[in-house]
Amino acid sequence: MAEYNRVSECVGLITLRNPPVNALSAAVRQGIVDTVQRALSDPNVKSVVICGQNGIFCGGADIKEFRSNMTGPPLIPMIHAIESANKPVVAAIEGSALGGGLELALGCHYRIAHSKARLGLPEVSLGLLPAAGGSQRLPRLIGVPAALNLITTGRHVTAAEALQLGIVDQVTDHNTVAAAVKFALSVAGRSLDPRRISTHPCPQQPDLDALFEEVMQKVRQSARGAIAPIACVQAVRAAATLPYAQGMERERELMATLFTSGQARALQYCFFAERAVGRWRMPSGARWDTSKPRPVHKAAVIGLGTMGRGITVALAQTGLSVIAVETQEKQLMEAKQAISGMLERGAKGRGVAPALDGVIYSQNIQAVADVDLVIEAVFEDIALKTKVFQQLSAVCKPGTLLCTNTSALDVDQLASETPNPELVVGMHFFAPAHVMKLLEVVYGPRSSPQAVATAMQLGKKMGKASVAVGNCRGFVGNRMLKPYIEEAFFLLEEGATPELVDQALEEFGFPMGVFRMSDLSGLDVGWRVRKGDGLVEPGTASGRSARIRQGRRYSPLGDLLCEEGRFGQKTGRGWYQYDKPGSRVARFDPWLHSFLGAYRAQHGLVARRIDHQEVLERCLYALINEGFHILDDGIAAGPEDIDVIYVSGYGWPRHRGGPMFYANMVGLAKVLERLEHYQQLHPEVPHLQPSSLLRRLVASGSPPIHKWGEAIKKLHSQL
Ligand SMILES: CCCCCCCCCCCCC[C@H](O)CC(=O)SCCNC(=O)CCNC(=O)[C@H](O)C(C)(C)COP(=O)(O)OP(=O)(O)OC[C@H]1O[C@@H](n2cnc3c(N)ncnc32)[C@H](O)[C@@H]1OP(=O)(O)O
Ligand SMILES: NC(=O)c1ccc[n+]([C@@H]2O[C@H](COP(=O)([O-])OP(=O)(O)OC[C@H]3O[C@@H](n4cnc5c(N)ncnc54)[C@H](O)[C@@H]3O)[C@@H](O)[C@H]2O)c1
Repeated sequence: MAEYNRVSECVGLITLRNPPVNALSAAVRQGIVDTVQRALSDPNVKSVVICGQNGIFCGGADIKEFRSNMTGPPLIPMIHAIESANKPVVAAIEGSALGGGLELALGCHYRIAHSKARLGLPEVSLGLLPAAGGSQRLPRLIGVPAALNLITTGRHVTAAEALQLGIVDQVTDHNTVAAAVKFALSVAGRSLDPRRISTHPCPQQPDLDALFEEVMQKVRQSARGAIAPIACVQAVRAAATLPYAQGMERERELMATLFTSGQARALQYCFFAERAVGRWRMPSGARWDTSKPRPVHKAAVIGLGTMGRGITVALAQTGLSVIAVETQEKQLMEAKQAISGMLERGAKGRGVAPALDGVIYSQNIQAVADVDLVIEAVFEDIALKTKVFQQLSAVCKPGTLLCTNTSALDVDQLASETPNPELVVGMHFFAPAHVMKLLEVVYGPRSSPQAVATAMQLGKKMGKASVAVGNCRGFVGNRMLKPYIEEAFFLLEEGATPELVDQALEEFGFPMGVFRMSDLSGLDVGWRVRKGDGLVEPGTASGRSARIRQGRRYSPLGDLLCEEGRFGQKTGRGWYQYDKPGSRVARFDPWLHSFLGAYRAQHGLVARRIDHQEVLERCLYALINEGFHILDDGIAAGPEDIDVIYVSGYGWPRHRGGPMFYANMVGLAKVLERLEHYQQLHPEVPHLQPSSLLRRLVASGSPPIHKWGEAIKKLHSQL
């Protein structure tokens, strides 16, 4: 709703009231229409101020309404009525003015912002465009290049940048509403014609065609199949080339296409999923809202290799004091230099001072005695980690949380070796840890709810998409990756090439296909794991039996490449070749292709033609199938958890919503049918055997994804 008051005798003050972000729901829109009408018809009112309650102007259209039959007054005429008013209307912007919120402000004649406010048109990240006139007014106000930048990226700008761009007229450090009321009084009676943005021509731009061509090319490249950024460019082009009314018509047409697209549904699902994972729950019944986190002011990182360095940077950038421990003196010195460099570069990018003094380096584990939380990142070796955890238990003050960054070891086993297993959780960061958004918080049956709550809260503070997951081999992300990679290997055996597989996955929207990704992260990582699992066999045995290991189909292709010293980018050779070790540009490698030919001949495999659809179905459905096992096992609390993990940590294209959302879009019955089809063709591949949860969901009528939680509970209770 919107509340109306008369202040300073002759200013009508309209306050948007719809917690938590004053989204423009039907009731709010109705409230605005009514109160604007009231202010305009009151002869005592000379000017009007619109603000939002609780320090936030407006978070935009109510996204929850998009999936229902929208009722109430539409936004466009509402904003038009404000712009056409014969009394000045001033937007008082505190907190955020985003999407429809900024469009509302652009309909006002003046905008006053608090210095801490953030403004933007982030619709593109929801698969939409600013369709309440934003795509037409913003270019008229700030010019085509700046508007293109804001609308195609959806980035939020600070009040200072908004002032510089000309989006706002004044910035204040004081009470924004009071400043706006004062301003409204000062402009009462002035001509409003120059203040109606829709009547402005778009500022002239030399070589408009060249500009749009260049921007469109860039946007297409970075969109990786997302359609909204392209529609945003088209809408701004309409603003630059058409009269306002025709531009609005174009904006409406483009929005109609986007609004009903699967991509908009996927992106809006991601928006809510990212918030839903914060409301974590454990099978024990412990939950986010009943578990109080402990305060963490001081943390320690043990082991300053690749991961420990990034974790130290992430903690220090969050404002924590960090004790960074490394046993090897040389490693410690190198780490100090690397961490300082990362902190300096990060601070430069954000225009702040580097938190160099926030980190204390030590070779002695005793230095961590008074920290609130420790993150261990030593070598992936259970004996070493156990020793470190026992040392930590002896050294740290009572109650210190002990976290491990292990990627594959058993968190429960580690916990059970300490006197206080309830204080142990996994904090699984991804490399580079100060950059990657994802954090898996791994709880075991003995982890206390408080420990989970503390790790989740710290993750959030670090700006990570933090997802609480149960303990199992590979946790959620890496567990699902295993069948995906294995299918890619099998496809090579059957006739595909790394180029074909990668192209199919990159056209789907992954930034890198599985083989380019494997070259980047290093083929030796998986080799070491397979060796540890007893899967790697020496020798040149041939035929089908040589490719059945531990009772299931196995492809030794990755092992054979490693035996050749082909570890990927770091050695200049892997699934592709590189100009030199460390180079990033993957090139076709004739050696690899003759190697594949010889391998197939040795094993009696006849190459067949494999198309993109088979690549996608086998790699992605195998991964999704594992996701259903994970849900069935209770390792992830819901499909949103899996989807957030894949979108924020594994490059799953956001406009496809994550693997479980994708399965829901494709149709569960279709996924099941294709898995059954491939399972019949490859009976020795267990990961193609459809999960029993998938079967049961299909049998129960394939409920939509938001009902899976209920369905899973019901199905489990029937077991
Ligand atoms: C048949 C064809 C018809 C075609 C034509 C149809 C035309 C329809 C007319 C459309 C007109 C277009 C209007 C406009 O251009 C479109 C929009 O405005 S889209 C919305 C744009 N806004 C945003 O993207 C902002 C989203 N929000 C945020 O970024 C953040 O929430 C925030 C505002 C910066 C605040 O951040 P925080 O303080 O961290 O809080 P949270 O993020 O945790 O949010 C708290 C809580 O609020 C919920 N929420 C936030 N924003 C919205 C919103 N806009 N609508 C609904 N709900 C919102 C959020 O989900 C949290 O709740 P929870 O999920 O935790 O329950
Ligand atoms: N590298 C990745 O991509 C990645 C991603 C996620 C998780 N992990 C996990 O993170 C952990 C660390 O991996 P990494 O890649 O950073 O390893 P790394 O080999 O780069 O670094 C490990 C560091 O630990 C130090 N160390 C060994 N014993 C120590 C001790 N007792 N006290 C203090 N320091 C000690 C070593 O000197 C070394 O500097 C592993 O458990 C790994 O599985 C790695």
